[in-house]
Amino acid sequence: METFGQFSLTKYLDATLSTIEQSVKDESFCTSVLRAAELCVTAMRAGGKVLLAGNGGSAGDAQHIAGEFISRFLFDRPAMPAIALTVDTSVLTAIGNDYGYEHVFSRQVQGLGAPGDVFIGISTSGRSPNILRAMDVAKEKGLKVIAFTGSKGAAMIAKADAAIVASSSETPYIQQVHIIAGHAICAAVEAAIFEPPQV
Ligand SMILES: O=C(CO)[C@@H](O)[C@H](O)[C@H](O)[C@H](O)COP(=O)(O)O
Ligand SMILES: [Zn+2]
Repeated sequence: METFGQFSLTKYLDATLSTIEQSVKDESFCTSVLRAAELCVTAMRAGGKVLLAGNGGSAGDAQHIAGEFISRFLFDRPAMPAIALTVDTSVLTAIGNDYGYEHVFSRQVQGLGAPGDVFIGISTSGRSPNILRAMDVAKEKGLKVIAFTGSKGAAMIAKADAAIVASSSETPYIQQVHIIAGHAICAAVEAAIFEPPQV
């Protein structure tokens, strides 16, 4: 057993692998990943864009996925339109200071979102008020809404057109499943919109 003091790497990796396995073997996981990809493709083909938001590590995930769309994923091709709503500190601090932290994403969705766009909200607890509020505003404005959450994310799932649900209630394990799903969505969208190179 690989240990470091009280920490067992073996147990940690076992928990990681079993969360991934449990999540992906649920048929609705794969259906939701492909449905999410389809929503992004439909939006982009119609000239729309993808907005993403999350807190903490999930802010990093939002930026990571936006980066894959704008730059490249598995092959070179033109940029695909995606914006992480977590990166402009002037906007975030102005909204947070003037209206409250629960408005930091919804206010940006109100200003930047257009009917036919997609909003991806990422919350491992499924309870972050700024994500729930942003999903509501996105729906009101005619955006499609994708939720990335965990096993306690019922409130988010109820608001979503597609919900990626990791089979865990623990944030780090949920995040590890989220990035697998995020990458799969990027791969599917890229391959649908552009001709993948023949190898
Ligand atoms: O990355 C981690 C833990 O792995 C943390 O930064 C974590 O994202 C933060 O505690 C977030 O505030 C959690 O928010 P949420 O996922 O419940 O919406
Ligand atoms: Zn983390």
